[in-house]
Amino acid sequence: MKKMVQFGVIARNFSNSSAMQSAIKNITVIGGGLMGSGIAQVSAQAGQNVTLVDLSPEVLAKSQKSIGANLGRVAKKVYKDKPQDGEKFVAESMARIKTSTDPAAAAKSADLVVEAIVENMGVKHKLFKQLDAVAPEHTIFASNTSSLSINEICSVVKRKDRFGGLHFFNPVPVMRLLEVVRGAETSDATYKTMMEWGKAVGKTCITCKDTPGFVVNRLLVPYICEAIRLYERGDASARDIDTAMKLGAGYPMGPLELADYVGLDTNKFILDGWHNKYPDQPLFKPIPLLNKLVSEGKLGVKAGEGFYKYEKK
Ligand SMILES: CCCCCCCCCCCCCC(=O)CC(=O)SCCNC(=O)CCNC(=O)[C@H](O)C(C)(C)COP(=O)(O)OP(=O)(O)OC[C@H]1O[C@@H](n2cnc3c(N)ncnc32)[C@H](O)[C@@H]1OP(=O)(O)O
Ligand SMILES: NC(=O)C1=CN([C@@H]2O[C@H](COP(=O)(O)OP(=O)(O)OC[C@H]3O[C@@H](n4cnc5c(N)ncnc54)[C@H](O)[C@@H]3O)[C@@H](O)[C@H]2O)C=CC1
Repeated sequence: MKKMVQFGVIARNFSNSSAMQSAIKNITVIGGGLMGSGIAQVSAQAGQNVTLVDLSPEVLAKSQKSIGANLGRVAKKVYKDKPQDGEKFVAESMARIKTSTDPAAAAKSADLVVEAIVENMGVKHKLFKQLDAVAPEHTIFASNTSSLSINEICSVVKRKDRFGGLHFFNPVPVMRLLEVVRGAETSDATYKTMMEWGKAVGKTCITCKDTPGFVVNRLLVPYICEAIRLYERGDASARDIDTAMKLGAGYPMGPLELADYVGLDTNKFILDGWHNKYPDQPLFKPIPLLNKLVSEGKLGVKAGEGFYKYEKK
């Protein structure tokens, strides 16, 4: 049953992508980590020309490898009875993805830039300021931020009407939702193009205001924080907390598994940012155990250890 549901999701995403059209043809994704590689993949499999940018050539090499493997998983399902078509689909999608270590150069040919770099306002400001000076007039900028304000991120650019949030979910090729965030100055035309592009890459889009955590993370962050505090107090084991939420509430992953999957460094960036902004909100108070794990380099699945241990990829 589970397999059938997953297959349905992937197949539906893919066929939607092929059927929909978008005004956006050339997309630059900045940040080649967990999210950027997924965004590059779904864009390429929907027929877009993608430039994937990261400061690190090693990250780009790793991303290309994982995109190839994940396209293979999609092809296996969509082209179950036509393996040769599946191979062609993988090869053609991969051929649409170029890589670069130069964000400014990559933005010059983009209709849409999606930023998926570290969750830090200063670093995002520096990047967008640089891109705003070189990108064509018509280029739309979007951030995949989990928790930062779109209005605050776009405060450094001139093109505030051509700026919005495109918030994907992890793993991008599997999760069907896209939160489309309208900033205070996002124009109707930009909003419409972002919605159409989201559909073209196979996602179901919802519209969000620029409020902390938009919809999903406003609900998810307190839930994960409370799970960590429960564990930190010794009220239940990590395994029992995760089992409880999977079997008792029907979640596909428990909260601590999910925190490891998202990355504990990303979790910490989010929590610290919200705590600084809302110091009186007890839900966002720092969690000593989270700080300890991050300081020890135990960042979750990507580091081989977080709340649990994982085989390193
Ligand atoms: C810790 C401190 C807390 C501080 C507070 C901060 C809290 C922060 C929370 C939010 C942080 C920011 C996150 C964010 O902004 C938004 C998010 O993304 S939230 C995360 C949303 N994602 C989920 O909730 C994931 C839930 N999990 C699942 O849906 C499943 O477990 C999952 C699909 C990941 C894996 O399924 P599973 O059955 O367990 O494993 P399989 O490996 O068998 O996969 C199933 C199926 O799917 C295919 N597949 C998996 N990954 C990919 C991929 N990348 N590409 C293509 N296909 C993929 C796989 O092949 C399987 O297919 P089969 O046909 O069934 O073999
Ligand atoms: N991890 C998750 O589950 C989700 C994360 N997000 C958001 O997506 C963004 C990225 O998160 P992840 O992919 O998890 O992070 P990640 O750490 O996996 O990847 C970030 C990448 O950005 C690169 N980078 C940093 N500064 C750069 C710059 N100036 N130019 C080019 N590349 C740069 C890094 O080398 C790294 O490879 C964050 O804003 C995060 O909040 C959104 C949804 C889910």
